[in-house]
Amino acid sequence: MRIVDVREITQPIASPIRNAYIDFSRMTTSLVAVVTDVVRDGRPVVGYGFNSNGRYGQGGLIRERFRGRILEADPQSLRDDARDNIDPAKVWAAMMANEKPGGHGERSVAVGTVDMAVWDAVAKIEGKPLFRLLAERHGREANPRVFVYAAGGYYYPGKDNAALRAEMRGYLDRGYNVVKMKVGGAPIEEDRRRIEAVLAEIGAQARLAVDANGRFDLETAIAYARMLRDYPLFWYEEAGDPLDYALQAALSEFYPGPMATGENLFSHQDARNLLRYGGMRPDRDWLQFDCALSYGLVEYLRTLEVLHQFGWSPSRCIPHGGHQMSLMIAAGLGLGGNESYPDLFQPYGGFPDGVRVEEGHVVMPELPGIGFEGKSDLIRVMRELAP
Ligand SMILES: O=C([O-])CC(=O)C(=O)O
Ligand SMILES: [Mg+2]
Repeated sequence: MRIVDVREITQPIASPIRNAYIDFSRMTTSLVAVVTDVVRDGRPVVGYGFNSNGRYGQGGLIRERFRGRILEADPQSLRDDARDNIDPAKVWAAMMANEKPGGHGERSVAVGTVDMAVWDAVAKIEGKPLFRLLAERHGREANPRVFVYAAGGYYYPGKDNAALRAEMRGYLDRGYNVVKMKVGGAPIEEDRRRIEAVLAEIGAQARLAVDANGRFDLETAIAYARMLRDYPLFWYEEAGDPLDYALQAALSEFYPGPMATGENLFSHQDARNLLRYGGMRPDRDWLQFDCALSYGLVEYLRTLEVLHQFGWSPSRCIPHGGHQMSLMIAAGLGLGGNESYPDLFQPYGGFPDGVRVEEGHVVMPELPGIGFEGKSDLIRVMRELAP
């Protein structure tokens, strides 16, 4: 049993949207296939992965460093002998050979993307959904019903508050009961009007979260906190720079409501610093670490261990990224839910065909692996890379 190839192709996921920091006009993702020599149902098992939006495709790093380290490793050294499978932690260690600590940068995206494909293959080799495999290995009860919220509310040319309201109405019509919009990309009074427009639209049917994408300095973050606390928001996300833990800590004095951050932290060490120094409150705040950007599930398990040490429940995690991998982790390991982008980043984001959002939840079907085979537009592009 061995990994015989690791393939990567960088694909566009461009759209005309903009948050407070970047536009997505040239956004890309790396699509990866990990090809094994294991045969199931008459065909070789192939695991697939991709990185989530916000960071660009990582073809250079994957091809120059990580692919070769996996393919050159002694296949025996990557095996999970106890289970007659591939061991994701050993593949991870092979990828990270000769990598110094720190400087996580985009290396964590490259490794996270390959790691997703490895877990997909491992669960397919066991012939079960990844969420069931994870629950079994961690002695937990799986819960395939997962909370999801609709992320959108971007800025884009010509978008007025009527269009913003219509967008949010569309999410409610599709079964969501928490929606998210961007702030910080317009003057504060204009953002206030945008928020009031959305709150008027959603009424008591849903809650609203807002996301500043790390745009604010301390003064602006506080000014927004004072404005936002007039409203019963679901959360105030990523006010300041992701590594500015002192800003995050100071903000809790000005914002008693829930806050969320972590999508731009890429390792368990960064996550630990956030919990040590960021003043995050385990009774109300949310952690958004996204395994596809942060060294994958092998590393995310270390991050969950850090949470445990600091007295945080995994149910305070609602990862960034809107991909099925985090849905699997949520269903298998008891996270609080997952992000979803109903209208963006297709075909990568979203759910298997036929999965409907009801009262803000989806139920994951019993598909082997991560379940990409259940999403016809996605598996089509995946099979073009490796059938
Ligand atoms: O706009 C982005 O970069 C995505 C983002 O922050 C989110 O989904 O929370
Ligand atoms: Mg965000």
